[in-house]
Amino acid sequence: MRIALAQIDLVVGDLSGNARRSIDAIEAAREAGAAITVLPELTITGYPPEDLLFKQHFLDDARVALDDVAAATSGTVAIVGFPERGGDAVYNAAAILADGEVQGIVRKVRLPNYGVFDEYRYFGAGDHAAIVEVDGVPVAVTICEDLWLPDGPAAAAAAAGATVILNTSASPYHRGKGHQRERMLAQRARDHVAVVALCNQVGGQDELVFDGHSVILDHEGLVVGRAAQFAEDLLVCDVDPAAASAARLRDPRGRLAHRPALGTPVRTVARLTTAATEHPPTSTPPRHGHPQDESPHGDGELFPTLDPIAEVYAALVLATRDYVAKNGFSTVVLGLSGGIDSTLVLLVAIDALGADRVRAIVMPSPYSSEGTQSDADRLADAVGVQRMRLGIKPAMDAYDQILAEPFSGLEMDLTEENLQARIRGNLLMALSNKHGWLVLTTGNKSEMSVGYSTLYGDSAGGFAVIKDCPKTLVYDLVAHRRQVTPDAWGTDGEHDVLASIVERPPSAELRHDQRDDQSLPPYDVLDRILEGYVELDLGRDQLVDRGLPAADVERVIRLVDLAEYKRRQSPPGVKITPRALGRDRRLPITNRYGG
Ligand SMILES: Nc1ncnc2c1ncn2[C@@H]1O[C@H](COP(=O)(O)OP(=O)(O)OC[C@H]2O[C@@H]([n+]3cccc(C(=O)O)c3)[C@H](O)[C@@H]2O)[C@@H](O)[C@H]1O
Ligand SMILES: Nc1ncnc2c1ncn2[C@@H]1O[C@H](COP(=O)(O)OP(=O)(O)OP(=O)(O)O)[C@@H](O)[C@H]1O
Ligand SMILES: NC(=O)CC[C@H](N)C(=O)O
Repeated sequence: MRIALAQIDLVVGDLSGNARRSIDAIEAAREAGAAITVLPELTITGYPPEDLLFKQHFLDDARVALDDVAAATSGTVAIVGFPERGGDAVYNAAAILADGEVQGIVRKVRLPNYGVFDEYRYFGAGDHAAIVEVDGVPVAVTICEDLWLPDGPAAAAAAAGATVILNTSASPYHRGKGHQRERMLAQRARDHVAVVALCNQVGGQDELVFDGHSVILDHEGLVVGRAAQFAEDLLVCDVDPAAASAARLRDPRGRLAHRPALGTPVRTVARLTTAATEHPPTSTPPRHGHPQDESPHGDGELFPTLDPIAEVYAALVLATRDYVAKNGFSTVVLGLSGGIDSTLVLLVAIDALGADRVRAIVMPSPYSSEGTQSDADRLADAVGVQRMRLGIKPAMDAYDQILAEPFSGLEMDLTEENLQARIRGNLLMALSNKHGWLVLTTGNKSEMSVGYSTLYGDSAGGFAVIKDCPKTLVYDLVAHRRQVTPDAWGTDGEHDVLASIVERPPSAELRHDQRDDQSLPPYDVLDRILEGYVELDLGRDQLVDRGLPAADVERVIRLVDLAEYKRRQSPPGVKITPRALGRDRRLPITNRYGG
């Protein structure tokens, strides 16, 4: 049986566009001889459509778009996700399309309602597992979370005879998630003694980025096909359900142990034949990567997976490219300080958009050092972006003058420092207004966590590219990008601009000789405290038990708690850790519980 996984980049709310993308993918899969094509979860609306699901006309329009896709299916079967209106509820559903019509509908049974998922808010739960018979093979159709639980509908469908388990998915990325997902699927394939094929969405959607990385595994849990990470792809692969069937004769677990315990009823929702049997088997493409986990008998393309830091970098690039394009911008602008954070954001931006669609603004003040400003210039020149120098001293003087009376008799303090950041923020927003450039904000997760940024100053902007990257990871990402083009930064006795930026101690340069470590613990300590406090919800004592200095722990906890109001006002940015600072971590602003 030939299966195609159409890993496409959908746009939330673009119903007709998503229908067109689906039709193109199904047509390409049909031409490749696929009997069945799986598309990502909620294909028609994109994922997550959020409160669009409360609008009746949106649901009606989605159904019209689904019927357009159905009309374009002939000789093949396609699994296409859509929100199904059923009585007074909406279901996260997948339509079985064939011969120009909707042949059956499958409802998601297990709704995720944790982390970034809010599915109880929107959906009713399906009450049965679904099997579709395709060319005589019983195929289970499941929707994302349905397969993440060992006792979900896939288990029931497999116990009822399904030898192939398909999954239409919108599984957002965080560091290492692709490998975690593959391991989970391998376990399901082995436990259910079935071929497993998961088609994941790819692309950026506000704070989420979907990594693609769709996979097909044989009934022994070995990967037979793997699609690209962070790029659209059509994975076409021949699988062998008969081998699963034969293995079950020797492996009685599904029959004896599972079945009585599985409460989910199973229904066969369609019986279909395709024209795919007329196609010869695919020729074996070149194979590469990770032989220990991959099937020697498979014939699908096997993309090698990226290493952990390259993977995060690719996520930032795709998320930035999609946010910019899907929101109708062509060019972005950022303040380039000669520091590490704006350096990383610049590198991601040029890789996402091309240097000609990025503008770097260098905005020296009297506190800016010659080193940072010349590194900012050199860096912009090294990567070939247009740069502009806008000195902020005249604006600082103007503010001093305007505020002279209300501030008379008062010492200079943080107020004047923050004004510099606000002047820069204002200039970037003015350039944005005038030229239609989107402002990329440069704050990292460590700063965002402790509130080390100026409200309406350096935190102003449209998209916060590295908002979920701790400072220590920022260095790793720059090091990774450096070795992608090792000769681009000045070599052999020349000034190496990237080395110079990396080696300089971090400073906001808002007063003379300022350094971040005067206000914050060293970043390696800070990031360990933050990982424990922000991502794992550990308390003071647990952090101190991990060997972290008590005074630092107490101060950081206090700063994180106090800065909730700032984070609520920050631009959206890319989630790359298991617990990002956006909808993943919801704490009250008004809150007397410390720690
Ligand atoms: N609970 C609450 N709800 C709503 N608003 C609240 C609030 N608490 C304070 N505020 C408001 O927030 C104001 C304080 O916030 P804000 O004006 O931002 O000022 P603030 O947080 O006091 O100072 C900014 C900090 O960020 C550092 N910084 C700035 C710029 C760049 C960098 C860098 O290295 O990247 C670091 C700077 O050195 C300083 O430590 C208060 O004056 C008040 O108006
Ligand atoms: N002289 C400057 N010219 C242009 N932009 C600046 C300048 N100083 C600060 N910015 C902008 O404000 C952001 C906050 O910078 P700041 O130097 O205060 O701290 P940072 O968090 O260490 O960032 P970076 O590592 O990029 O310097 C910078 O990333 C940059 O976008
Ligand atoms: N859309 C979904 O159901 C996704 C849930 C799944 N557990 C994931 O994190 O990928």
